[in-house]
Amino acid sequence: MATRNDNSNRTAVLLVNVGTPDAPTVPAVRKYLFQFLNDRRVIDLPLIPQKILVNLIIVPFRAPKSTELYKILWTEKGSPLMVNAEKNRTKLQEALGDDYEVFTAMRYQNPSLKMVLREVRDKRFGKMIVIPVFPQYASSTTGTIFQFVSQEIARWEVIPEVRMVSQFYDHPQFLEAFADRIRAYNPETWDHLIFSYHGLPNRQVDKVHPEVKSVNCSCETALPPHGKYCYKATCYETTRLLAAALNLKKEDYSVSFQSRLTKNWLKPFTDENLIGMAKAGKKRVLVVAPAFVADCLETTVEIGCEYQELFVEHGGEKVQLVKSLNDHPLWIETLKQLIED
Ligand SMILES: C=CC1=C(C)c2cc3[nH]c(cc4nc(cc5[nH]c(cc1n2)c(C)c5CCC(=O)O)C(CCC(=O)O)=C4C)c(C)c3C=C
Ligand SMILES: [Fe+2]
Ligand SMILES: [Fe+2]
Repeated sequence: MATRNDNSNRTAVLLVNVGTPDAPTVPAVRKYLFQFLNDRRVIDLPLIPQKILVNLIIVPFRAPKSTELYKILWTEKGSPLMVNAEKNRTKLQEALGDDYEVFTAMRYQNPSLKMVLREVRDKRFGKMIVIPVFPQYASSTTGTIFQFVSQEIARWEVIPEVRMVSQFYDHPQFLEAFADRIRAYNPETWDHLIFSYHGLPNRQVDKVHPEVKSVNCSCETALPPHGKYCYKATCYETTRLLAAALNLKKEDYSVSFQSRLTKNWLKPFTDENLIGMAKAGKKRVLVVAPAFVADCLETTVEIGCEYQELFVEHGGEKVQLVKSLNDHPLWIETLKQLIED
């Protein structure tokens, strides 16, 4: 067995998420948004329009509004994204044992991916496994993490064996973990179940398979050969697999996309989907968000608070958010299997 001073036979495991502000204050949120939205894989516009849009328009206007939402989200222990990341790290460490050291890292803000990579380099691990905790690949999430890691380790004197896990949208344990979360709400007792995924600009989806425009793509009914790294296609595939596991009928569920910045993002939009449901007389709607493995601003506040209000405004009664995986034992088992495979 390797000792703590000799890591040559040990593996560093990095669980990487987007990150969250250090505090629910305007300066901290501004700093977070500045770093996040200046990433050219997130706002993938030509340099000058990108800089003007992000730094003169989006960040100044969004920071105060987002801060109010982060204040609602914040708990005594901090931001749920961070709290859950730490719980995952501890539980996974326990499950893997001493041959591994598990790290939490965030692409934006803290604990910064840069500092964590520095620690891994200095401790001279024999192997490194990087797991961006996004079930479906997107250039703006998993892609930017892989780019950052690749650029950093390119400068190391010794580059150890490295494995990067690009996605796990169809992993049986991951699906069973989400199915278990959904079952806890007795989906058959609700008027409808929405699978709500974080949105993406259509432009970013089209870049993955330039030969097929996303609006003409068959990915809503089956995973096409060009769809393995298409975020839209894998979101629909996760949905089909979960619907099969839960024996859902086609008319009992739908897919839509949330958290858009502009109109030219993946459709249908979850807010419009909910308004349609309310107008169609549906009173109680269950919403699950299988692109997020932990509760965060986009689930707890956007779905749990904002969409709830919107639904009631249009005649509905209850939008119930399905709790995210957080530290579900099958999620820890998913991570363990992704590492040991
Ligand atoms: C689940 C996968 C995610 C994808 C895909 C994604 C793409 C994406 N996001 C933005 C802009 C923002 N995202 C923000 C927060 C945020 N986003 C995700 C996940 C995905 N983003 C998470 C887990 C979080 C963290 C929330 C938290 O609890 O701290 C934010 C900040 C919050 C806000 O102001 O709304 C922004 C902005 C873009 C532009 C994009 C794809 C191009
Ligand atoms: Fe996001
Ligand atoms: Fe597609």
